[in-house]
Amino acid sequence: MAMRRKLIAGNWKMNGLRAGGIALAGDLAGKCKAEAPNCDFLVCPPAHLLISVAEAIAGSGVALGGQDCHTAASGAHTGDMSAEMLADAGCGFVILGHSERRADHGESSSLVRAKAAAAERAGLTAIVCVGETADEREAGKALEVIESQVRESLPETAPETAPEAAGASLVVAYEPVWAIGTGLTATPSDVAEVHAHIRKLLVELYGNDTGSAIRILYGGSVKPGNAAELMAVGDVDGALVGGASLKLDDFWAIGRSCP
Ligand SMILES: O=C(CO)COP(=O)(O)O
Repeated sequence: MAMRRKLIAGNWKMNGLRAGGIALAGDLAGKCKAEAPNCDFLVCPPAHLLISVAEAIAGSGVALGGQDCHTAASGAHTGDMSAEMLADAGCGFVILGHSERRADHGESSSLVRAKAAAAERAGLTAIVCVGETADEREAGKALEVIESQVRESLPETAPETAPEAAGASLVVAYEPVWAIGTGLTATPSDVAEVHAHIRKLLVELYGNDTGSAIRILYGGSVKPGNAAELMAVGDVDGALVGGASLKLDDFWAIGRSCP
């Protein structure tokens, strides 16, 4: 079985002004330098903080990511950022297809797939988000919805996988929409079922070696109090953390809970 080092990713969403954001990133970087963690840490701040956060985390091992990108490399797209611009700002990752973007901006799976291709073009690792709503879970359709999001949002061609790397240049995040920002989390057995299903699809789509190297994150109200239980579930290769990533001690504790 592929060894996948856990990835603890902080999605700051639309939170943080300069002073607080730079201090938070710098404090995380300081902790990582002082005490080599057992996991990879990633922070995804809002766009205006990317360059200063890149400076604050330089040399610490903490990675930087964007929260979205456009499909084009440049052009007349007011308000958008390209994957190339994120890379230029120091990003190695980009979150794509978050449920908030699917809902707030009407992003379809086919658009998310095109954005994933743009990320690959720019040398970024895409973190592609999937997840069912409460209604879909109650109707017994969770796996069906997740499967179609995986089949339609992920890149058509297999992502690159370096043999010695902890993962491939693609990450999938399972975030049940009803668990985001609500304090509700999926049960470990529901998480295990969904992650095993996603793993099966990844192996089917990309073959065993690549499909086994892709990290699958869980997201949705991950906190210090539930992280150890969630991170111990099979095929859970890390967490995509919203609210708790804005508090240094909580985010660090989530990383420390990785087995
Ligand atoms: O949406 C999320 C991360 O992308 C999860 O957010 P919360 O951790 O605040 O529930």
